[in-house]
Amino acid sequence: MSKQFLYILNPISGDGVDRAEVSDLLANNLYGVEVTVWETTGKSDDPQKIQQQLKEKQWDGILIGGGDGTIKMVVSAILGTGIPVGIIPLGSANGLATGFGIHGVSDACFAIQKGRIEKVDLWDINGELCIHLSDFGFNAGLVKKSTTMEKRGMLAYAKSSLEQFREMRSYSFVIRANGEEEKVTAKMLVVANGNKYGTGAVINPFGKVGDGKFEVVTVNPEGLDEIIGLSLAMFNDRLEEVDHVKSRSFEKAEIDNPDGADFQIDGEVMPRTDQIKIEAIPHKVNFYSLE
Ligand SMILES: Nc1ncnc2c1ncn2[C@@H]1O[C@H](COP(=O)(O)OP(=O)(O)OP(=O)(O)O)[C@@H](O)[C@H]1O
Repeated sequence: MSKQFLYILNPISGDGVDRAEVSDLLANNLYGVEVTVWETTGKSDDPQKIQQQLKEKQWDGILIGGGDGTIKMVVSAILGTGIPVGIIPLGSANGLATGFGIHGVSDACFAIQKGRIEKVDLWDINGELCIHLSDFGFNAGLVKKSTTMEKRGMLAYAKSSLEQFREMRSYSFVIRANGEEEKVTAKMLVVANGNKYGTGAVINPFGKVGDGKFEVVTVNPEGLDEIIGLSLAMFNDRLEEVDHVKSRSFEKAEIDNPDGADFQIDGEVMPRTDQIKIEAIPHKVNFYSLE
């Protein structure tokens, strides 16, 4: 008997990828799987409608066709079901998919056929769901710049990067965890469940997505040499060799951001945030992964 998969599809996300072609790819590459499509509407009751769909059948898997926004909306709706989730990357940046080693629809099909599942921790940051990476400072400023540019995508990201490098500055942070307080100065502070950004830059080399812990990584390069060295280390996965990078592992923490550094969660820019509280969400999600 075929496995029953619910395919939750955002019809408008990303840069115009042909949905019919994607459906053909899924049909040709997912053997023994019957796919039922349900399209998101973008309205606030999508999560409730998804929960209704979940009751319709005993689903063997859920496919999410969309970008990071769609993935987070669906994940929040299916919490606690334990149904395996396959990401079909149809967003503009697809940071979450990349984090699971999924760079295109073929990768997604391969991950599902292989059936390799990663149990992934979820984190609550001030009431927002964080699956992968959240950060203050340099990168969040970059995300903010690229999302306000008219044309999104990698080119917008590159242009914004240059501008952001010119404006790079340090911020003060206070990290409170395990009854201790640490004051740090950094260009960027990352709350990391995953290992790398959608660009492939590694920020959390030893972090594991399902170990019940997240890492707080601070990065503070001084001058052009250290900035270049840092970029090379991130793209060559040699971050542990860089002196101004420090990583700590926690199950729970609070972070103060008195200088009002920009802040983002999984690629979504947050309003000014002076303090965050990071707590575990008591459910893991089973993602098909190639990492
Ligand atoms: N049928 C629809 N019509 C209009 N908007 C929709 C519809 N379905 C979902 N949306 C909107 O799509 C947005 C989510 O898009 P998503 O983040 O998945 O893709 P993206 O922004 O293109 O990619 P990424 O997040 O990877 O940059 C939400 O704002 C949601 O309200």
